[in-house]
Amino acid sequence: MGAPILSCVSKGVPGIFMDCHMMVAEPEKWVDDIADAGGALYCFHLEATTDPLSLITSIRKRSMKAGVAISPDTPSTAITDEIANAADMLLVMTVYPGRGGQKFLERCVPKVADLRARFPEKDIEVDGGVGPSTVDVCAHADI
Ligand SMILES: O=C(CO)[C@@H](O)[C@H](O)COP(=O)(O)O
Repeated sequence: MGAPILSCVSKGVPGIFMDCHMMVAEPEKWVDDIADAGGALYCFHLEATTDPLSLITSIRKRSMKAGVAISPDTPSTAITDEIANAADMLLVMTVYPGRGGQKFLERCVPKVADLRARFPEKDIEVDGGVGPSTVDVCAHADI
């Protein structure tokens, strides 16, 4: 959903925390729109930007928290210490970006464990294919 819908949600549910996972190219383009619409956290894909640190700074300037997502084929080591320490949240995709209803990719779970070991205090999310049969493996990876 885009900024116009977020704006309606924000007006209808005052104080709602809108965690916006932006599966978009050129995530730099949408920071202002999402902030104006009431976004509270702006999560972008590491693969979609050449300058994640500047993007995190732009997100923070608009008073949003910053999240960094990685797609299934991106190793957790692509999230450097500098990037992770600058971000508020790290997101490991457990399906390929594009659509809901895909099969959970268990091979992505070790990335969660690696990030948790490296960043014990950081918020970590997973996205994709999470349900009653897959939630336990996520929880045991220390989300
Ligand atoms: O859009 C995506 C993946 O492209 C995810 O953000 C979906 O939300 C995952 O949906 P489910 O796998 O839970 O149906």
